[in-house]
Amino acid sequence: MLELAALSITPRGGLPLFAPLTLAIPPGEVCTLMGPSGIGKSTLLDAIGGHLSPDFTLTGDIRLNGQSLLPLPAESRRVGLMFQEALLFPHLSVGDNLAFGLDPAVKPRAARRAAIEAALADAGLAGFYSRDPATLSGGQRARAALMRALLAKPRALLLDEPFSRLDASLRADIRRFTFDHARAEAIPTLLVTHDASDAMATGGPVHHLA
Ligand SMILES: Nc1ncnc2c1ncn2[C@@H]1O[C@H](COP(=O)(O)OP(=O)(O)OP(=O)(O)O)[C@@H](O)[C@H]1O
Repeated sequence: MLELAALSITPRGGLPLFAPLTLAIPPGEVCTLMGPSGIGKSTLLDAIGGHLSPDFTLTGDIRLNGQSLLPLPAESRRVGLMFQEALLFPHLSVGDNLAFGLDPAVKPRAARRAAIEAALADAGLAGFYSRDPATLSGGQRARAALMRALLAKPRALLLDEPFSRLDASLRADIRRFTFDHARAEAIPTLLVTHDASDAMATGGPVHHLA
């Protein structure tokens, strides 16, 4: 369960970006966050992931499975991120990009390779291990980026407009793929989008920042 409790974010010397936000996302639910440009949606995701700029102060709490995330550095929070750009490291193969996400507890080389090959197959990318990410289509890149996030066994997933660069037909496919995985792996997921069809497709609640 990912919980935001009376969460408020204020830039230095300014006013709070939005009214205090309280919400709870149970395992496997995809909750949508909407709101006008500049209200602080991406900043809120930064705060949950542990990447909030020191230019902001935060009040309230962010809890994951009952534990406050606020004292934890980003790398200890185990929160997965997926952005609009579906960024893959350009100097690494597709497989090595996914390896970057893989839980370090999986140690033997063969086990690591097998986990990555299985994730690639799941994403319709069997045989792509050695490919240069620059040679992937937008949809293939989005699926690879999601798999990299999931291989890290995140305890929550934050999606910041991850479908907005995809054309309409691909968009529906990739978002079904993404939400199905969040549900199947029982990961509480927060989606930022401007697109009402994305929000509808989640089957979950919608919160409007104001
Ligand atoms: N370092 C900073 N110091 C103070 N204010 C900042 C800083 N960085 C960003 N802001 C402001 O914080 C606000 C929140 O920005 P944010 O990118 O989170 O909005 P958003 O809702 O994600 O917008 P969009 O929908 O356009 O992506 C904006 O008004 C922005 O101008």
